[in-house]
Amino acid sequence: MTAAAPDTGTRQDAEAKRPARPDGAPTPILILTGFLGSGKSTLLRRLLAQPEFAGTGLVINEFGDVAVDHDILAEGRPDVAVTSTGCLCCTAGSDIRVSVAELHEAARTTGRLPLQRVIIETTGLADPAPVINQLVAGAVPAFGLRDHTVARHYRLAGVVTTFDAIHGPQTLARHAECVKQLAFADRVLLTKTDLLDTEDKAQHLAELRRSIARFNPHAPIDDVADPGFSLVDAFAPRPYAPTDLDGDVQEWLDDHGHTHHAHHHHDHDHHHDHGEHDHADHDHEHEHDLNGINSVSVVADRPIDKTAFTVFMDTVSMLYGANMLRMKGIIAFADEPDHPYILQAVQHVVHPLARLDDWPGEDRRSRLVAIVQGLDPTTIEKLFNSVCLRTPADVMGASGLA
Ligand SMILES: Nc1nc2c(ncn2[C@@H]2O[C@H](COP(=O)(O)OP(=O)(O)OP(=O)(O)O)[C@@H](O)[C@H]2O)c(=O)[nH]1
Repeated sequence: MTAAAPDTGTRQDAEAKRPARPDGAPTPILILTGFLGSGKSTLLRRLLAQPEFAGTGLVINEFGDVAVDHDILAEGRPDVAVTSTGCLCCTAGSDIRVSVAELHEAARTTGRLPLQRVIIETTGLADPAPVINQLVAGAVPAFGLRDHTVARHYRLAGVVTTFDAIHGPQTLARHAECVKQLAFADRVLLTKTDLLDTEDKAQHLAELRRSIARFNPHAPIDDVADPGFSLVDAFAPRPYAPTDLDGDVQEWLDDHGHTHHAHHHHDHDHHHDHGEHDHADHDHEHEHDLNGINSVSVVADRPIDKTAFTVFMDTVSMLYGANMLRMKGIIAFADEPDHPYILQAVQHVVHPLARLDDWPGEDRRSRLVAIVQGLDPTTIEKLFNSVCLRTPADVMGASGLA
């Protein structure tokens, strides 16, 4: 990323050339990656609550058209944030510079430049290679003005990967993305160690560290539950050079460098339900093999009966737990519609619903996103519709009593 921006003499040009920080140093970008449900957003919330992280800009990747993460994260306070929606695995692979440039522009127009740091949270299924490629100097040439803005004002300063102590080992065995997320890390953070059985915890932790080291022998591994663990330290900007990393890392980067500007093909379905009777499917073609992974989004216009929702979740967990990579949502229950609940489930583990004091935004509809593997995603949608969205009149009608 060395070529100079064309000098058209516009204000935008001048802005692109203005140093982002008083000392002229580029703003550090840290990538936060880690498999689905491994605790990225939880860490971000914790981090943004600390005064040391004032002046942070956030790029959050979401998939599908139902913004759930954004609302769940709303308790945190980034100085400025952009949410880039895409599909499950793209992580705006071709567009991360666009997102960073948008963030820069949003920070500029609201008087928040210079940002102290930018954190990019990838989706849980992201291959980090294309994102990294666009942010390390010289890997992918800069073309437009936005590319030059990013190259001039920002530098990649670390890749932090969360690794789930409960699901991580199984995920490593099944998902290449998890391997790559570990391999590219220069810091690995072990999450959910508080959920490990206390009896053989020490042995389990030692095994976890050995599994991680097989794929990344260099990155320090921290336990986020350790009283001595410091987020400030984990997210401290440092030089990040993929050439320092072992194994296939360089090869993966080269692959993406070559294909970056090739036509991007998508070949999987996203199923979205915009309300009870309004179903819409969107097809994308995609070049990655997603191994039968698919997502479904469900939106309910009216509050849901709590018992019906419990039946729905019990059924999902019992029948489809093995297929359910991730589920999250914000739910309005009929008996207290002003206090939404946050739903979080990772594979078989359904976390206790968390009650919010208020709705994080204008949208007061229940929204739920599920990522499934080896299961027709409409199964979840149909189950939800039939268990949670049926009115007493529907039931009476179906039973012939109406
Ligand atoms: N007990 C415990 N729960 C955790 C920990 N980290 C995350 N969780 C829970 O795990 C669930 C998923 O956490 P998130 O932070 O949303 O995970 P994520 O990586 O952002 O998920 P995706 O964005 O879907 O990939 C939530 O219910 C969290 O409360 C941890 O260290 N301990």
